Amino acid sequence: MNYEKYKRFETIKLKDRTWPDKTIEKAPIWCSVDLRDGNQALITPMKIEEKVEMFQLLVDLGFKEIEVGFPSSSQIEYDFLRLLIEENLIPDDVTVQVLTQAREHLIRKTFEALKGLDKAIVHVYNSTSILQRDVVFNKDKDEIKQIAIDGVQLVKDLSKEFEGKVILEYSPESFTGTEVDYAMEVCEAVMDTWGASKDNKVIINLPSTVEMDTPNVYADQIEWMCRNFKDRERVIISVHPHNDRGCGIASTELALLAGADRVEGTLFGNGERTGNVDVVTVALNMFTHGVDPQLELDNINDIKHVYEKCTKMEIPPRHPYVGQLVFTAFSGSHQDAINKGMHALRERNSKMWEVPYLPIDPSDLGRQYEPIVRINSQSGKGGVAYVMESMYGYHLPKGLQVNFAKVIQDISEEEGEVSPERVYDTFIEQYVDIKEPYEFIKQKLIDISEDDSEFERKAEITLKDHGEIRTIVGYGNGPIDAVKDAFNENGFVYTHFLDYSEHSLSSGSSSKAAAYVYLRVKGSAVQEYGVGVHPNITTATIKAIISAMNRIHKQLKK
Ligand SMILES: CC(=O)SCCNC(=O)CCNC(=O)[C@H](O)C(C)(C)COP(=O)(O)OP(=O)(O)OC[C@H]1O[C@@H](n2cnc3c(N)ncnc32)[C@H](O)[C@@H]1OP(=O)(O)O
Ligand SMILES: CC(C)C(=O)C(=O)O
Repeated sequence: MNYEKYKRFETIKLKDRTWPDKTIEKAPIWCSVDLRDGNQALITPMKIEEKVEMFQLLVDLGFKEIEVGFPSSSQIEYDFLRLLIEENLIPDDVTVQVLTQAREHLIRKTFEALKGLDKAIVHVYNSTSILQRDVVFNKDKDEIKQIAIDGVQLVKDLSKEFEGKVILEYSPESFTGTEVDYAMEVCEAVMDTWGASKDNKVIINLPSTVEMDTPNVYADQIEWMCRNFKDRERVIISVHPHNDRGCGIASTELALLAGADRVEGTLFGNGERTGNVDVVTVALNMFTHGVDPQLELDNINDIKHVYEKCTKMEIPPRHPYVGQLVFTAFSGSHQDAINKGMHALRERNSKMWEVPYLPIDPSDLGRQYEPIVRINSQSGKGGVAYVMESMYGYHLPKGLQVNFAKVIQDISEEEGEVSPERVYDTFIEQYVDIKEPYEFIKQKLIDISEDDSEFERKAEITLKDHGEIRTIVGYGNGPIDAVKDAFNENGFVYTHFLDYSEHSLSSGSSSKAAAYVYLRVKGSAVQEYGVGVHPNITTATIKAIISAMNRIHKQLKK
């Protein structure tokens, strides 16, 4: 690849930069440009009804500044703004923003479209970069500055006739390719022309129209600008990052550290080429650091739905926070750690969210815990245990988790992802109440202790043994002992208990018990788990023993 055809970007010399030591402490002023930059980049731009739906979504999410389009560019853009005004769809606490090039006929048309509004942000831009000055405009620095001054002067003149309040926003478009001192010269000229002051601030938007370098370089440019305005009080510094190098979010965050007050971006990063900055991710990154993002993002699936419907774009499955797979762990060690983290959270009753591999609680976004763990051939015991416990209420003992995970892994190696239903069905089929060649029919436990000091039980178990019904009897100093004795003393293969546990499966009077036994054949390495489920715990245990015996029988036949 001929890398020599590209040249290094010229960085600015800012030796005493302060942004690396800062942290983001509060949300910026958000401005959505979904209906302008986002819309202008769509294969099929939004129709009026889609624009209205998107506008309403943005209002519901809490955006107080919304760029609604470029009304002088086309009839649909114009009509949409008129509809918002005439149908009274703009809430009092929301300011709409309109974009225009610094050209007389476009500015005049923009003001026509604004009629009837009590306030608006008029956003004027012209390109200032070295490259665009040369190849697009073929003008020198003074001539380019003059385009900005003339445009702003006209906005000022028309504002005087306008019945509402106009807030000026100016963008030296292609700022990242502009020398900072020249960008400053143009911005200062704009503000002087406007008569900017502390009480009449101008929004100076410093776009990364094309992302040209690493985010630290953009941060340096923003810090340089913040420091060098003649009067920082008369300016609101806005950033408008794009994502050409895939660093739009990082650039925005560093620009905020560098002193920006305001961020223009779109939901999920729609926009020209690789998109604008994704404001949802920037906001949720703040949220996960305990900073109020000042946007209502607690129903992210609904936001995704409206976004996809209006833009006809699809959000990829790995997109931060909203992607279909981002609260899903396939690999065993992740599943195990999530499982343990969720347990610890519940047990400790902690208010602080701390779960390995999950930087945010999915329920804060209206998403769910259930799909966190999905099972494929990379999954281990943790994931299988999580599915069985969280979805079906079975607390598998550790050894059984290992044993069962192997069964599931064999299936997933053949078939790919294994659904929770398939995990459950396999568990029942492999371990629970296995009926061949022994099938439980009924049981009676009799207390045969002669006085208080002795505790003896007699177990009578009726079962089908290779199709024949028989009743076996055993004795012990507890129910499980007596049951075990009945099997060991009546010609069945002789076993020892390696493990036993039980728990109730659901609360309330109709609850069932699950019993887990782990038996080892005397004098042999054969050992098997069995599980029994029944409202009566003793019956559940007997069924578990019979399941294990059946599994042992199968092993010994091999
Ligand atoms: C980075 C961004 O996203 S900026 C926003 C971009 N969005 C859009 O452009 C979408 C909507 N735009 C449009 O539909 C059209 O561009 C219109 C209707 C606004 C204008 O259409 P046209 O005048 O036919 O074309 P165009 O925008 O290419 O303008 C070209 C002329 O305007 C000049 N021009 C371009 N931008 C600006 C500007 N911001 N300020 C002043 N002059 C400008 C060009 O130098 C060129 O001049 P020339 O004809 O003397 O060479
Ligand atoms: C008009 C400006 C702000 C713009 O869209 C850009 O530079 O990307």
